[in-house]
Amino acid sequence: MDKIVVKGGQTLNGKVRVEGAKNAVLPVLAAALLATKGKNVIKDVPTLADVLTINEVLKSLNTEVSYNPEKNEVIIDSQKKLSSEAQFEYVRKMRASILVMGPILARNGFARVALPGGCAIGSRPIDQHLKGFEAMGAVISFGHGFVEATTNGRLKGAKIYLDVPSVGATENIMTAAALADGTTIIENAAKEPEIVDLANFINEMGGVVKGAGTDTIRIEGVEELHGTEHHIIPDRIEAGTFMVAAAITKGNVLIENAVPEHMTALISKMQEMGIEITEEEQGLRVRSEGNLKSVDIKTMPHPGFPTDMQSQMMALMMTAHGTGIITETVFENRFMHVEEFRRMNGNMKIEGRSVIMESPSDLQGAEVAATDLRAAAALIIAGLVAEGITRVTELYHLDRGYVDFDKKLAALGADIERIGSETAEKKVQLV
Ligand SMILES: CC(=O)N[C@H]1[C@@H](OP(=O)(O)OP(=O)(O)OC[C@H]2O[C@@H](n3ccc(=O)[nH]c3=O)[C@H](O)[C@@H]2O)O[C@H](CO)[C@@H](O)[C@@H]1O
Ligand SMILES: C=C(OP(=O)(O)O)C(=O)O
Repeated sequence: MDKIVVKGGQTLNGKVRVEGAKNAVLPVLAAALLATKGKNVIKDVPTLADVLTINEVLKSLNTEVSYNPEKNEVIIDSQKKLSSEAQFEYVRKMRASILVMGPILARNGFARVALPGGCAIGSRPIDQHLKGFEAMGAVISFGHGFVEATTNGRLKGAKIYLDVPSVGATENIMTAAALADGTTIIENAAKEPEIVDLANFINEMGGVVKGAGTDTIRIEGVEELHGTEHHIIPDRIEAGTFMVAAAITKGNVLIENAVPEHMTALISKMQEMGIEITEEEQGLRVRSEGNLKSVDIKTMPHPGFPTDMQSQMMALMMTAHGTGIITETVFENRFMHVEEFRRMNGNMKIEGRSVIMESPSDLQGAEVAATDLRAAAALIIAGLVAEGITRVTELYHLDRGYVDFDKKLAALGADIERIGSETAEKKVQLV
């Protein structure tokens, strides 16, 4: 089992470049299935485990996928008849595999996808995805761990109000509606930048999507979509993670490629804590000096504070001064990292959907386990300032969403190393 070993106490300085966004590339690669003429060329694809997984899903559906990690490029040829079934082995590994359901249903009139079930951050139902397909004329059924959707002929455009502004449901409905007969209107749609990226991609393929980025999205169905070339937007969560890493070490780091408009809530919270954030031509500069102030944070759908930055901010808040409250409203159980922070002497308690923090904590290095992908990054970040050595395991979570996280931190000056199982114990003794 791989471990990341980090010794606290180094200040981060320099610059780091943000990759293409995981949460944009996954829906875009799934949506590439919609093209029946020509190939899709997707650029700025990050070399993540989740990208390998979605590529495997696409291949299993009878598409040709050629992946060039050196060029950060994936080429997809989905012109042959698609198969209709996404297997449990993929959906289990990565929940976003459910995003192939809309495209398959739109093209084949039938889709069968393994039920995703719960995961490390709580129960994640897909009722809003299915409600959308049903409104467009699909019949939904369940059996043997699968969900099936069937239509008689083309899906029909419909008006759909989402009970929650679900990112995945908005994406699945957008792709299904792209080839439907007539116009679909999604109300209370998710407004994340990744939704806008997906809408742009569908439009580049010849589709007609308007209003993405607002809470009403209008999709006029077309008969056919064609391959195109598309660049993935920068990863605002990776950018935010490095911003927090810079701030916690009292460093001075330029986050190249970060898009400030995608990160307003995070930037203003970090400024409220006393961190200096300035826009430069190449990205965002983060500088931190002196004592940080504790703040209150509540996660919300975009443009609110992102749940995917909650655990990293919790790490930062452990070094601030005063009482702070972090409230998670997006996922029902995204506090698994609290126990791990406590192993590092983090002073906090869970009360319902909130964590009350009395800071600063006297952070101490410890053996900790990543509980989800953002928690993995957050524990490493806490390790950057903890006294002594922190060892983080369960790194398969980290690899889902971060490219070379340890190497990028090391290049900024962190004392960090990733070691494989066979040499792990030996090397740890040397650190
Ligand atoms: C691959 C990807 O893009 N993942 C992101 C996406 O996940 P994902 O698309 O799964 O997240 P959703 O926006 O769908 O989920 C938000 C909330 O809505 C609930 N819900 C969702 C669908 C549904 O049919 N019914 C329902 O009740 C969920 O349980 C959750 O409480 O958005 C999340 C919220 O910003 C992020 O944390 C994830 O990183
Ligand atoms: C929760 C996340 O991703 P996913 O929806 O892919 O599990 C995340 O990126 O933090």
